[in-house]
Amino acid sequence: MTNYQTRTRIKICGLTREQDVDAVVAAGADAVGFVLYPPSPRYVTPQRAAELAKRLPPFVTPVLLFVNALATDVIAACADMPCAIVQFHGEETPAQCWEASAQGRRPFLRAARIPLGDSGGFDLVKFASDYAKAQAILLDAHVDGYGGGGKTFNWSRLPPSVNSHLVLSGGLTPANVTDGILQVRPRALSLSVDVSSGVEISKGIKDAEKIHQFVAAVRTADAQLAKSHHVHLPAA
Ligand SMILES: O=C(O)c1ccccc1N[C@@H]1O[C@H](COP(=O)(O)O)[C@@H](O)[C@H]1O
Repeated sequence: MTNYQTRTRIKICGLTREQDVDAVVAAGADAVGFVLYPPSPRYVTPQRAAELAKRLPPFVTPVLLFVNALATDVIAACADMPCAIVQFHGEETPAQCWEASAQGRRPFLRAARIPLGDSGGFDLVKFASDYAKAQAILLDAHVDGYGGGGKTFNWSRLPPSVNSHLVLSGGLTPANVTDGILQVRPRALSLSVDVSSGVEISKGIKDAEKIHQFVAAVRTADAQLAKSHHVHLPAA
C-alpha cells in the first residue's frame, strides 16, 4: 500500500448559513457538508442545501449527509446538485448505499460508527471490505443521535494498515486534529478530515476563526508528515 498524499483534504460539516459557507471557502477547505437528517439541530432542507451550495466555487464539493433515508429521497435531493457526493451515516447496508447512490453513479462516503474509548473492538478492515464501493470510509465516534456529537474515539487502536481512503471525524478540533492526522494518515490509502462541533459557536452556527485555526492545524500535520518521510513520492 503506497500513500502518495501530501495534503489532507478538509470537510466542514453542518452548514446552515451563507456566511459560514463563505468562511469555509475563504479558509481553503475542500468540502462543505449539509445535514439532510430532520432530527439534527443542523438540518437543512434539500432546497436550502442547493441554495447554499450555489455559493461554492469550482473544486469545493458539497456533501449531502443522510441517516437511513429512502433511496428515492436521496436521489431526489441530489438531482439539483450534479457535483455533490453523499454521506451515509446510519445503518444503511451495502445494497442500500448502492441503490441510493443511483447504482454507484453518485460517489458516496460510508460512516463507520466506532465505539467510544476502544476502536480495537471494531473490525474496520471487514467494514471497509463490506463497503468496498464507497469512495471512502468515514470514521466517527459512536454517539446517540448518530453523529455530530463532538466525541473522539481511540485513534491509536485502529489497524496499522487499511487499504481504503479514510475520512477521520468525531470530536476533531483545532487543538487535536494535528495529532489525529499524524496517528491515522500513515495507516490509510489517503486521509481526509471532517469536523462539525469543533468549529461551532452553537449547533449549526460556525465560528470563522475556529475554521481558520482548524485548517492551519491540518497544514501543520501535513508539513510534519512531509518532513518525517511518511510521504513517498513515486520514483521518476
Ligand atoms: O452533524 C450532525 O448533526 C449529524 C447528525 C447525524 C449524523 C451525523 C452528523 N454529523 C457528522 O458527525 C461527524 C462528527 O461530527 P463532530 O465533529 O463530532 O461534531 C461528522 O462526520 C459530521 O459530518
